Amino acid sequence: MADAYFSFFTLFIIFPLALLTFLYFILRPRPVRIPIKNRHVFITGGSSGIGLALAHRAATEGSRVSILARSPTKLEEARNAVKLATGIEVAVFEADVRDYDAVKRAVDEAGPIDVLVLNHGVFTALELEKMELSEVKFTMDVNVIGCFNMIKAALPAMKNRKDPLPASIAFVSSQAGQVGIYGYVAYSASKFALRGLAEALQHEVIADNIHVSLIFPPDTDTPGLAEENKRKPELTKIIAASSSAMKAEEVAQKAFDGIKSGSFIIPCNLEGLALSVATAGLSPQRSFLMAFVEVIAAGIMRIAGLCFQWTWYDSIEKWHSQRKG
Ligand SMILES: NC(=O)C1=CN([C@@H]2O[C@H](COP(=O)(O)OP(=O)(O)OC[C@H]3O[C@@H](n4cnc5c(N)ncnc54)[C@H](OP(=O)(O)O)[C@@H]3O)[C@@H](O)[C@H]2O)C=CC1
Ligand SMILES: CCCCCCCCCCCCCCCC(=O)[C@@H](N)CO
Repeated sequence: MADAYFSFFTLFIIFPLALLTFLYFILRPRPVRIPIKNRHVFITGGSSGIGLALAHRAATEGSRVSILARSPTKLEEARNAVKLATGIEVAVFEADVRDYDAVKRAVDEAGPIDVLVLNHGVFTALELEKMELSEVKFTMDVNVIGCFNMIKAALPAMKNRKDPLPASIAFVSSQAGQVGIYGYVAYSASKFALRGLAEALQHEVIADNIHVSLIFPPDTDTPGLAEENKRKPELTKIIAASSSAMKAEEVAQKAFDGIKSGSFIIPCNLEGLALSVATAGLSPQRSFLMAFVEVIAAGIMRIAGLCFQWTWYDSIEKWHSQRKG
C-alpha cells in the first residue's frame, strides 16, 4: 500500500516537477517579448489575403506599417482599405521579391525594420507530373529565394538598429511545410525549405537580439486560395480537409500573438498545435510548458501521425481504384 502510494507520487508528482524544472533551466533561446507598438513592421505580400490581414492587425496595434508586393493597383487598394478601417497610412513598395536590386531599394527607402514578416508566396496545387518545371522553379524562386533576397537586404540595418528592443524575422510557411501532401510537391518543398532556413538563421542572429518565427496556417480564405481551388486535385482537397480552414484575420491574430511572444513555431488552429507537437524535431522551444507537452506527448503524437497517414493512403488507394473501375 505504502509502496503503491510512493510510486504514484513519484510518477505523477516528482517526475513531472523534475522534468518541468529541468526544462525551465535548459531551454535556449530564453523567452522574450517583442513589442510591435510604435515599431516598424514590414510585410511582404501585404496587399492581399493573409498579408493584408497582417497589415490591418499591425496598424490596429499601433505599428508603423510597410507592405511590399508586385501589383501597384493591389498595393493602392490595400493602402486605402487599411486607411479606411484604421485611419493609418501604410507605406507601399512595389517590387518583385525575386529581384534583389528592387527589394534592396524598397528596404533602404522604408528605413530600418523591427519586425520583418516574410508572407509573400505563390502556390499551385497540381501533381508534379502535370506541372511544368518552369512552374516548380517559379515556386522555389518566389517562396525561397525571395526570402533570401529580403533577409539579405534587410538584415544589416536590423542589426544596426539603435533601440535595445528585440527584433523579429517571421516566415509565413504552411501546414504543407510540416507534412508533405499530394499535389504540393513543389509547394511543400518550398515551405519545408523555410524551416531549415529559419532554424539556421536563428543561430546566426540571436546575438543581435533578433528572433525568428515560423507561422504554419491551414487552408485560409484568401484570393490566393480561391485561385488555387480552381484547379486543385480532389485528393489535395480531401487530405487538406484534415485541418479546419481559417479566416485571414484569425491567422493574422495568431501570427502576431506568436511573434510578440517570440515563439519559434507558431501553429494557428488545434490541428496545427497537434502537428507542431508531432513535428517538434530539433526546433528551438522557448516555452517550458510547451516543451513539457512535446516530451510527454511525443509517443502518442507519433501514433496519431501514423493514423493520419493511414487515412490519407487509404483515400489515395480508393481514388485510384475508383478511376480504374
Ligand atoms: N491561403 C492559404 O490557404 C494559405 C496560405 N499560406 C501562405 O500564406 C502566404 C500568403 O498567402 P495568401 O494570402 O493566401 O496569398 P494571396 O495570393 O492572397 O496573396 C499573396 C501576396 O503575395 C504577393 N506576392 C506574390 N508573389 C510575389 C512576388 N514575386 N514578389 C512580391 N510579392 C509577391 C502578392 O501580391 P502581387 O501578386 O501583387 O505580387 C500578394 O500580396 C503565402 O506564403 C502562402 O503560401 C499558408 C497556408 C495556407
Ligand atoms: C499528428 C497530428 C496531425 C494533425 C492533423 C494534420 C493535418 C494536416 C493538414 C495539412 C493541410 C495543409 C494545408 C495547406 C494550405 C496551403 O498552404 C495551401 N492552401 C496553399 O495556400
